[in-house]
Amino acid sequence: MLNLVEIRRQLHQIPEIGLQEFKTQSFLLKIIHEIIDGKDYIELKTWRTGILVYLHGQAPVKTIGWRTDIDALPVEEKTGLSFASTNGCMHACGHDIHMTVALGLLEKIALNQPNENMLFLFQPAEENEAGGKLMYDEDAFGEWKPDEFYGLHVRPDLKVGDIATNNHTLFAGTCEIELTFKGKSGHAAFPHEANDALVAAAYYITQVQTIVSRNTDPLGSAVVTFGEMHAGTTNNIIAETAYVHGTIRALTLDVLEFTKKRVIEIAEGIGKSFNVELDLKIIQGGYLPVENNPQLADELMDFFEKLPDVNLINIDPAMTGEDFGYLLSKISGVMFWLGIDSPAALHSNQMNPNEGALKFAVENISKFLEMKGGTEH
Ligand SMILES: CC(=O)N[C@@H](CCC[C@H](N)C(=O)O)C(=O)O
Repeated sequence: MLNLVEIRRQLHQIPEIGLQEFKTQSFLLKIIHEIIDGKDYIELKTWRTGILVYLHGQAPVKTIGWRTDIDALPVEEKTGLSFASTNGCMHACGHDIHMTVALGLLEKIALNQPNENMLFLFQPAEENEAGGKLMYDEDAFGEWKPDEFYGLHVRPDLKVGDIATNNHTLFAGTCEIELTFKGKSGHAAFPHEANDALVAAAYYITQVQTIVSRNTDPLGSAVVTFGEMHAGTTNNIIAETAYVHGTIRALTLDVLEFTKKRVIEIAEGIGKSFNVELDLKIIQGGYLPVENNPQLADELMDFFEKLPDVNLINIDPAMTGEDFGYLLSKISGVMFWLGIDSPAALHSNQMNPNEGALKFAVENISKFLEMKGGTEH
């Protein structure tokens, strides 16, 4: 039996940014080979840093998919744990837990040949390059494309034992914004001879706050957040350029499009009023709203409701994004939250899951996958 805690800690120490998950891929492949060794009904292939493991069913009518993401974030870890990462990246979004759960599920499911075909996807680049969309669009699945797709995301404010989802929208759709204002540099003492890009950016950041408060329907749910800003070099030089980097989110594509339009219009307005040039990029990527399939979600929720160890929660949508939304726009399926009881939030440098979630998840989710794949025994 896999030592889940040990595996999670080892993965935690080799966090890598999307599409650069080379060490992670080798580590996963080693364990996967051990699991599937001698089982002729299981095949494996890789796609860039991703891995696909396919179990041929005995009498398949469909293919059931389980997806985990494998990439990390550019976060300097500050947990103080003995197994903390030291390479400037961190599994601050819990993908080390996701991967370990997927390995634990694969180990259990692979013990007996299922009736249905089953696919385990270890997907790169959830955080940055929408690896799910890249894989789908490049036909990485080929003949192994699932008919139903399932996956989870850890959630710090829920307890170990909690599984939370709904039968509609679970996560928002998101877009990334990169905007550079270009003015004219000069001496701090002669502002009239320069054109200050930093001041233009400051007005922009303030004005975009009015999109959610004044433009979008209050019942429509949108977020505009700029998390990064760089401008200037020192106190007495007027900044020639100012760079801002943000994300916009909404629960429907209509609201997302409207929010995007206002982000662009306000940038153009600032450009005119401050006479600065703009270099504006909006990257939609593939972070569509995560829409659970209503029938499959009802089935999954009914199943977990009946398991004595699971506290099933019917939960409202959250404004987090996920490229699983793209895969679910092509293939019916369900995503759900898994409680990990961490005092620190997702993306925090102190995110610290309760590892008890690993055993709980593998024991209970494997029952669901056994039911779906027809390996109940
Ligand atoms: C669950 C989670 O935290 N997901 C990320 C996904 C990133 C999407 C993309 N890079 C963006 O910022 O729009 C999130 O930030 O919600």
